[in-house]
Amino acid sequence: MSTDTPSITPLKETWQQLMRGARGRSARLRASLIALAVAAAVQGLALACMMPLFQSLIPTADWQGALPWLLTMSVLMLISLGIRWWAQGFDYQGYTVANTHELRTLMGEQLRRIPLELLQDKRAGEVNATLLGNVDENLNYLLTVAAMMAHALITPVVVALVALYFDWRMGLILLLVFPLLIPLYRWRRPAFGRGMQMLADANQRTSSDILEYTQGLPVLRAACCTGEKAAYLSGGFLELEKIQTIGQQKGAKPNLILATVMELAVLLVVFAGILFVVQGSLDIALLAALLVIVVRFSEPLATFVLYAKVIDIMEAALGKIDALLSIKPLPQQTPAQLPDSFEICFEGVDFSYANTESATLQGFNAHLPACSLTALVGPSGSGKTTITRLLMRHADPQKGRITIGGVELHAIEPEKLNGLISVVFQDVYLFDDSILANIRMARPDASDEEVETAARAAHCHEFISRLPEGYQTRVGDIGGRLSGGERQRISIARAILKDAPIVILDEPTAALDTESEVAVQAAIDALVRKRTVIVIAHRLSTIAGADQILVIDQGQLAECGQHHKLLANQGRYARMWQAQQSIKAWHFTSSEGVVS
Ligand SMILES: Nc1ncnc2c1ncn2[C@@H]1O[C@H](COP(=O)(O)OP(=O)(O)OP(=O)(O)O)[C@@H](O)[C@H]1O
Repeated sequence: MSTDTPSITPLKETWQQLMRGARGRSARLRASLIALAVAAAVQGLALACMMPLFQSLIPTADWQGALPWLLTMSVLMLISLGIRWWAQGFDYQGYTVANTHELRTLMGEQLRRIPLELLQDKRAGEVNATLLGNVDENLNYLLTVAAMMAHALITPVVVALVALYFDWRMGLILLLVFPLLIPLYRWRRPAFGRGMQMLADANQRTSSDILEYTQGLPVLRAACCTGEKAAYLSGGFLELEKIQTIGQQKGAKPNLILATVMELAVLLVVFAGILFVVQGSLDIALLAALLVIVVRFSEPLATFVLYAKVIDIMEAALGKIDALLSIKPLPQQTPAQLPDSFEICFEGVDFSYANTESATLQGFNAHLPACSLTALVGPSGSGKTTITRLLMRHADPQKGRITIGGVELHAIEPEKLNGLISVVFQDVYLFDDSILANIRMARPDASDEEVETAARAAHCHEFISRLPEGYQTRVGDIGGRLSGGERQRISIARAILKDAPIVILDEPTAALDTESEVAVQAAIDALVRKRTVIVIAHRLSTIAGADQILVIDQGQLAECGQHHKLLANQGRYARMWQAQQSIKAWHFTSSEGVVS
């Protein structure tokens, strides 16, 4: 588990990230933050009125002289309150919530647009933590914290500046003492910032670990690894605890230092003030006013570090949001085109995954005629799945072209491209919704009758009808009650309903028993008619009838042709075929041996 210390973002960049995060509302947010600063300054002026007010009342109460200051003070306080009320309107008028919603939607859209290849590198828990936690941490506390910080920093400085006018020595002491906070904060900030980022990273990691543990429990139980993985998870919790403890310690020390500095500042003002009063060079009324003001400031100043911590949490969140939003979607050529025929061509395609050194595909060429069935075979890791991923444009090749009906993939709009291709994977993912909705997601405008027709064609109507609530049965409620073959047929029903001209079958029958395989094969036969089909297969017997077989080896096309021709070639395919036949023969003889 890594605890690398991340670098911290300069405040100016944080400001820019904040404004980017506020999107269309950035002008209002900027105005609100400036207004908070103005409100704090006005409050400083209001408090400064205490100095002439006290001078009017001490030692002899001159109410006539005091009244204008009392009024000015009240008016300034009201103005400050009004400005602050307006500024905080960003929160209570719903801008913050709307912004959070917008940002989350934007990130959801970004997930749809970014190359899937890059998304595969991220863990589901990480994305979840960014979308939920980080988006909430972005703006939710900003104005409250900004108001407190302005109150802690700007108000005392304004009072000190006014104090210069009444007594330059006392003003100077205040000016020297209060801004001490800034260098102190700057000194500790890198440690806070890094602490908060480490905490955000640890939270993200733990969230991913929990998600993975929960989702993987069946596998872990089967592999008798629940204890081992639980120990790993506990390790993650301990790590989190450690980081939180360090964070608390790092926060506690400067807090204590600042609190002490502020106490000393109060004492300094008291001592200097008394000294000047004793010397007869300072009015006692002014000292009384200054003491009231200083005591009033010392607490917000001392807890300043706590507010600053929230800024660091926000900063860490902004960094995560920015990182996800700055991933560039794959380029789209304009004007967009739409193919009207569906043959597929790979021409001199080179492809390497991000962060890998060796090429997965090298100079790959293939022509898949329209309405033909092409099988991709080859050893594990040779690049078969990668070829289909490139066709679905999960990533772009570094070199070469991929075309459908003569149109390059990047000229087809992503949504349109998705509409052209149906995929049936070996592992079927069903969402926790009704069976009807799970099939209909392939074509949301399909009627119930159309869904049923697709289900019949995919040979799943019968088992769906046997379920307690038929098509309305929720997948989550029946969970493991659907067999692998049944789930597979639901995914084929989806593909039939989608009615896309190109179909990719990624070993859909590999994990099924013979009976389910026959049913799924019948469903596949209904799906592939009159379409351009690509099948990834390990069992060569299932694709012997393909129009062409592409043998992939180390990312290159090693052989191409029909089954009989490839057997006659006595090359790589023939050797794979013979190896599989001999395994079959071995299975057969060994099972005969058992029987006898
Ligand atoms: N997201 C990824 N990032 C980095 N490397 C990857 C990624 N996905 C696949 N690879 C690598 O690319 C190579 C080709 O993988 P691919 O899945 O295309 O092979 P395959 O022929 O489909 O294998 P199999 O038959 O086992 O499914 C492998 O070496 C694999 O480790």
